Amino acid sequence: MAKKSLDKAKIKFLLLEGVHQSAVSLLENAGYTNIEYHKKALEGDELLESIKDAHFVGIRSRTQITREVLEAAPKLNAIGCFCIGTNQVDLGAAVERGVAVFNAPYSNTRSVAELVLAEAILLLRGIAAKNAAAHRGEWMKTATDSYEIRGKKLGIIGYGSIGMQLSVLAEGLGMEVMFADTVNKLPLGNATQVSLSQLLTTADIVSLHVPETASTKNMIGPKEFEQMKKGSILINASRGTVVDIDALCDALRERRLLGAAIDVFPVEPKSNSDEFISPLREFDNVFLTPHIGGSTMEAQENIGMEVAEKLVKYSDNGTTVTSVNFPEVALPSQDGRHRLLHVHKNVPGVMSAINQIFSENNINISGQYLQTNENVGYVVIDVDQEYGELAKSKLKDVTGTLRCRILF
Ligand SMILES: NC(=O)c1ccc[n+]([C@@H]2O[C@H](COP(=O)([O-])OP(=O)(O)OC[C@H]3O[C@@H](n4cnc5c(N)ncnc54)[C@H](O)[C@@H]3O)[C@@H](O)[C@H]2O)c1
Ligand SMILES: O=C(O)[C@H](O)COP(=O)(O)O
Repeated sequence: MAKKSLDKAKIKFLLLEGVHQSAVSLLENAGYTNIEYHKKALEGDELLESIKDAHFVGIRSRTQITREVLEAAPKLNAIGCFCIGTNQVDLGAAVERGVAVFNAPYSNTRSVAELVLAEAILLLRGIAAKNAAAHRGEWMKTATDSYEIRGKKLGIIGYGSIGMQLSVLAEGLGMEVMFADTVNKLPLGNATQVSLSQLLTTADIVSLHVPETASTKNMIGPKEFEQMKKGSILINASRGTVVDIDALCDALRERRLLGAAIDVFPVEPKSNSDEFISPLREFDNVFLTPHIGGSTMEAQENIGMEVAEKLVKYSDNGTTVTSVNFPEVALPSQDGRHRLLHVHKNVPGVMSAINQIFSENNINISGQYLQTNENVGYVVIDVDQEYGELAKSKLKDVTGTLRCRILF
């Protein structure tokens, strides 16, 4: 590997929210030893102070990387979300500043699907309520409103990685699976794609697996609860904004639902020492879990390695494969060469201006890798002689430049 323009020991990684130690080990083995590690999420001044000199930051779902936070982090090259969701990051503001964002799109999929299936089985048997009653000394031995999962209809809203995994596992237990998605999806097994209202009116269990977006905000509200079958179950392990909690409380009070399992909430405690406040606490027939759908030892260890590796690859050689906001470029290592990364607005004229600078200065380009998306162009240029001063003085001034960095 060529020597980096910035000594690895000077490259600061800020890791928050107790990301798994597998991430720390991977970074250290790759030579990155300047790691500031926090078990909790940071916010406000504490976050601004820690991120101001960070080159990379690793977070989970709690830390909010807003435009203001990005503005306070002039050295930041990339954000690693050690989870699936990236809604906690202002992706637009990140790309405008040339900050790449990575996540772990698959590593906790199975953990979420297993939890949902377990909850579905237990809710159909009324276990949440029976368990709560037993803890109070009550004995609820009855078969009333207790059902097998076999033959029940599962409605999955959002047939992505988790929805599909759940679909396969549920069919293995003899369930009939239907799903609703804004995109036409190839059904796995015997699952069928239906409209949202068809799903709500026919499913015994409705499980949500959509991302947090404007279109999913409160997508299950009073109207949708009205449509749901009497005696059905709602499970939400996606994002807290997707379900209107007051409407859910009404449906539970009116006994229209047999039960519910909620893992994510519109407002979640900032740390394990803060009280969990929710109107749902009054219902024995509701499983309330502290956003742990993806929190298994297996998932967290894999996520730690997966995201840390993506950050290392980006830092070591500029590779952006699987970035959620950047054009994807897969790059070979180039010993004996010098490499420059240029992120720019995807507007006409930028590439010709860059190439003109190299040609006017008689510098041979030995490799050039360009990818663009709708808004941004990312070009990696390998040359066989140093061009540090040139890059500093001229390339950064090319109109449309978002970020320009000499890698090695
Ligand atoms: N509880 C947890 O700990 C936990 C763990 C992992 C993921 N999650 C959440 O689960 C979400 C889903 O994860 P995934 O990996 O399956 O994501 P994914 O991107 O693979 O799938 C999401 C699916 O939802 C669909 N969708 C988007 N908007 C929709 C809408 N309005 N109506 C219907 N379908 C819509 C998409 O087309 C896609 O098929 C994540 O975004 C994350 O927020 C939570
Ligand atoms: O998006 C995700 O993967 C989940 O919400 C898990 O988030 P966490 O890492 O904060 O548990």
